[in-house]
Amino acid sequence: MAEAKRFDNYINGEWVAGGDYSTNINPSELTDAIGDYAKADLAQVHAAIDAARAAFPAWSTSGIQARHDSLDKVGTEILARREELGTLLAREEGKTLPEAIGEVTRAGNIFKFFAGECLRLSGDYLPSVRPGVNVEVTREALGVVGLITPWNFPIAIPAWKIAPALAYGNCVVLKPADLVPGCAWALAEILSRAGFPAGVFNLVMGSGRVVGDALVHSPKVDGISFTGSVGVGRQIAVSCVSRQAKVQLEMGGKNPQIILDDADLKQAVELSVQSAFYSTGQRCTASSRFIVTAGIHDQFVEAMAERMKSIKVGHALKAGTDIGPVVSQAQLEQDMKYIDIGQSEGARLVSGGGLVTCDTEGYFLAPTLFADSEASMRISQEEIFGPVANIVRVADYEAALAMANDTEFGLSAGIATTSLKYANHFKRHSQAGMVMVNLPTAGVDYHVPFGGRKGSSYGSREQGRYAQEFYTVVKTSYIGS
Ligand SMILES: NC(=O)C1=CN([C@@H]2O[C@H](COP(=O)(O)OP(=O)(O)OC[C@H]3O[C@@H](n4cnc5c(N)ncnc54)[C@H](OP(=O)(O)O)[C@@H]3O)[C@@H](O)[C@H]2O)C=CC1
Ligand SMILES: O=C(O)CCC(=O)C(=O)O
Repeated sequence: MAEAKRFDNYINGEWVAGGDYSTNINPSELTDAIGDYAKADLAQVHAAIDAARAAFPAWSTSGIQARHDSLDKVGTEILARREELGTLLAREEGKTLPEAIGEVTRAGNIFKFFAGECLRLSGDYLPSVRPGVNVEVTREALGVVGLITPWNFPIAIPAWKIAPALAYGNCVVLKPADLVPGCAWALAEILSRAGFPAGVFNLVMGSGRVVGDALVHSPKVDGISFTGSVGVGRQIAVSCVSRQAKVQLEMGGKNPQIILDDADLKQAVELSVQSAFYSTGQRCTASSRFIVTAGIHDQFVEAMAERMKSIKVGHALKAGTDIGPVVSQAQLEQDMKYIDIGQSEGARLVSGGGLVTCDTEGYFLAPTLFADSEASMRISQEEIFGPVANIVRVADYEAALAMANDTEFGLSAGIATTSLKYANHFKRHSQAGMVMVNLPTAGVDYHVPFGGRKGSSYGSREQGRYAQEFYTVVKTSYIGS
């Protein structure tokens, strides 16, 4: 393996070497080392937090034109470099090049959107119940925010936390997932040249247990925005609440996709393949359980089996690949474990179930579909986070709705139907935060709220204007004459 290039942390406007580095490996090609990325120690994390604290008074009261211009510049550069950054993303995370370019485009658009938000800040000016008094309700920046991000969206998730944080006047310490530091570093490098004062944005790469934990427990960090697993998210919530820090969590899903008898079969199959298998099923919004009514069930199973024959698994950068590799050995083992569980629970394997051999050594797994599953099976209840899905047969819409809601999660939920009556009823009665009618459960817009209910999310929504709930605090001022 050739010696890899080193990438450092960004603290207080300087690039700072790590005591230790970890190698970022391409999951499509295990001999391809993308680079060595610094691992911050505790002293570096605290230096980043202190730099953010020191920068906060000036940044939180800075002019909105300057904030707009810097965020807009970041968005412009990301969009101009979408092919190059998309290639890096596909190389480090394993989603296909078109998907990766799409994600980079989303990140660029997010910076542009929040640049615009700087110019649309508003408040309320109200009469008081007392004569001669007026009331103002304004929003101020929360403070120093720690942003902890997962591996499955290496640039879009950092973007949708960093951009609103900076737009509303906060200072940021970003801790990206250890598996995919490359896009976060590239984003930090762009931010470092966009005109933000030293300390406003800081990057500390390294392990969750060291860097993430230090951010969560620091009394100098006013809020934590986290996306990742349920277990880690719940620990973070407990720590933050106990020290009265603000916390926002986006975690798992077990998203249902209902197919009703009256659905357009071809459309239902396409959107189901998208929901379950694209991006290698590694989306918290992916669907891994299809709930199908009796009249269309057998045709749907057959059509899915047929459609899955043409899905091409392969190197993320190779033209024609539909599904890239699983992100890591650990995630591959988790997916294989659930394939074994499905078989031992008695579900019928319709397609996939094993590894795929490609020209390069990587974590290639065939998209896997079970049928004849029961709602009580572990494969129907637990988040797998890979290209593994199952089909459960139900009698009618009412049974489908009940089963869709019978989960500890509530992120996204889909229905395929030509009936306006059922579509409207589902929109109202689904217990998910995001409902999709005749669309995949995954793949969302960047300018509207994102988030779930029940065990999937905690705190206020991310994205769009709703992001201000987390990144600002409200002040009520009374003005007498
Ligand atoms: N909802 C979603 O979007 C996602 C859900 N997941 C789910 O989580 C599972 C495991 O994925 P994984 O990446 O390990 O998820 P984690 O929850 O472990 O990681 C998410 C982020 O939290 C950090 N972290 C880990 N431990 C701590 C801690 N104690 N304190 C603070 N931060 C911490 C991680 O750092 P580090 O990378 O160094 O571990 C990473 O940056 C997946 O199989 C999937 O089920 C995963 C990714 C996204
Ligand atoms: O479905 C999407 O577009 C976003 C999914 C997501 O945010 C996630 O998987 O973490």
